[in-house]
Amino acid sequence: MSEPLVRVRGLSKQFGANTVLDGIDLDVARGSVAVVLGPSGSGKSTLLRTVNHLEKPDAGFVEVDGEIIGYRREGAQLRELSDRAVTRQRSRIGMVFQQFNLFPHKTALENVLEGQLAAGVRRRAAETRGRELLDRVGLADKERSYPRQMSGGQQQRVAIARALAVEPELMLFDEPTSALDPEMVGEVLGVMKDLARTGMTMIVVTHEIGFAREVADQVVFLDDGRLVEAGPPGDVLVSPTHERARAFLSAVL
Ligand SMILES: Nc1ncnc2c1ncn2[C@@H]1O[C@H](COP(=O)(O)OP(=O)(O)OP(=O)(O)O)[C@@H](O)[C@H]1O
Repeated sequence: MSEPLVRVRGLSKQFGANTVLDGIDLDVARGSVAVVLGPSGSGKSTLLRTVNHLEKPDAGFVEVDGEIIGYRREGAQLRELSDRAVTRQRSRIGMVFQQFNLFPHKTALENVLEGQLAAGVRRRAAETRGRELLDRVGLADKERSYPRQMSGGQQQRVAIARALAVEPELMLFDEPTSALDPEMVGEVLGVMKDLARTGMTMIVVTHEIGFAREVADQVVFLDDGRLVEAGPPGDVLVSPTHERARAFLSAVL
């Protein structure tokens, strides 16, 4: 494997007495796609949210392109970064959620521009890039539409364009198709497949096993906060070794 873009080491997170992540180790190679599977409550969302420091780990760390997210090394110690420094780190990580979270009173194009304008990109340059991105997700004709005038699949594609606008080097997807009507799942997965083909590094939490089979370079399985299985889809999906992974996959395949 080439030098990983993402290195997760000993990552643990508790909510009260509930251990939600329990010593997760994971490498994601630059330009590769990791799909995270696991039963409800196994910690998949928390893992993604900890990767971009929306949740602070209780132990362990996440490193993206050599930088520890939320911390800097000081000798053997990790020291917390300022909010501003964390925001800067986060701008290199795009995230797409199950709920599209678009601003309802802004058009598709204005939604896509948001992050760029906040980052100080000039309006004209931001608009040019925003239009390119809407075109890339197949929505060039929707730039003036408001979220309520778009289908769920279209809104999610706007959300993907918005996440891409600040040129992230890593994209996180948290069940991006779970809130969609079935006929719209394909169009969103299509955009994600195209993105994977361009060499974007992606960590995707999804129940779409077909996507995992077709696009993932590695599939990891979480059970009760532990990473119990990791490998190429041809191994993990076909002959999982862990009992819970076997049961889960035989239920969904
Ligand atoms: N902010 C929080 N405060 C307290 N408990 C939380 C919080 N976020 C998540 N949890 C708990 O952590 C556990 C793991 O949740 P998480 O959402 O990461 O699982 P998941 O695998 O993504 O589940 P699902 O597939 O249902 O979305 C659950 O028991 C959940 O109730």
